[in-house]
Amino acid sequence: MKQTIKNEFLSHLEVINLTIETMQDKLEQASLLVVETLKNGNKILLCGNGGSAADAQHIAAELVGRYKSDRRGLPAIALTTDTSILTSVGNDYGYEKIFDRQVEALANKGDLIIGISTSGNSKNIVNVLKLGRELDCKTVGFSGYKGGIMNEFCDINLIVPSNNTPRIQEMHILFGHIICQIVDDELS
Ligand SMILES: O=C(CO)[C@@H](O)[C@H](O)[C@H](O)[C@H](O)COP(=O)(O)O
Ligand SMILES: [Zn+2]
Repeated sequence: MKQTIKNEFLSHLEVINLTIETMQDKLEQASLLVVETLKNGNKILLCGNGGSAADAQHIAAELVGRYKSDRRGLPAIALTTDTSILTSVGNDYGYEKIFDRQVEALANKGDLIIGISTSGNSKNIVNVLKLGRELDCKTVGFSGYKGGIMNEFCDINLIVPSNNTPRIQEMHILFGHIICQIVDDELS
C-alpha cells in the first residue's frame, strides 16, 4: 500500500513537471481569453462528465463566488448542475445533447465555452464545442491524451501531456485555479 501511495505521488510529480515545461504559453492565452470575455460583459459556460463535471462546477463557483480577492461576482455557469434539464434533455434528445441544448438556450455571441474532457472524445463535449463555434462563441478545451476530436473545435485546447485520466484531471483543476488567479489580478 505504501508503494502505491508513493507511486501515485511520483506519477503526479512527473505529469506536473512535464506540464510546467510545455503548457505555460497556452495557459496564458486561455487566461487572457477568459479575462477578455469577462471584461467584454460576456459569460463563461463550463461542462464535463464525471470528475470533470465537478471541475466545471468548482471553477464556476470560484468565478460567481470568489477565488481569493473580494471582487464583484463574475458570470459563469456550470451546465452540469440542473438535474431536471439534464434528465429531460438526456431522456428526450439523448445524452450527447445535454450540454449543447443548454448552450443553444443560454449562450450569446462572444461567450466562452470551456469543455473539459480528459480523452477529448466525449460526444457531449465535442458537440457543445462544435455548436459554440457555430454560435460565434469562443471555445477552450481542457483535455489530455492527444486532445482527441475536441482539437478540431477549440480555439485553445489545453492538452495535458499524459494518458492517465486522474493525473490529467489533477492538472485541469490546477489550470482552473491559475486562470482564477489571473482573473482576480486583472478584474479586482
Ligand atoms: O473522475 C473520473 C476518473 O478520475 C471519472 O468520473 C471520469 O471523469 C469519467 O469516467 C468520465 O466519463 C471520463 O470522460 P472524459 O474525461 O474522457 O470526457
Ligand atoms: Zn476522478
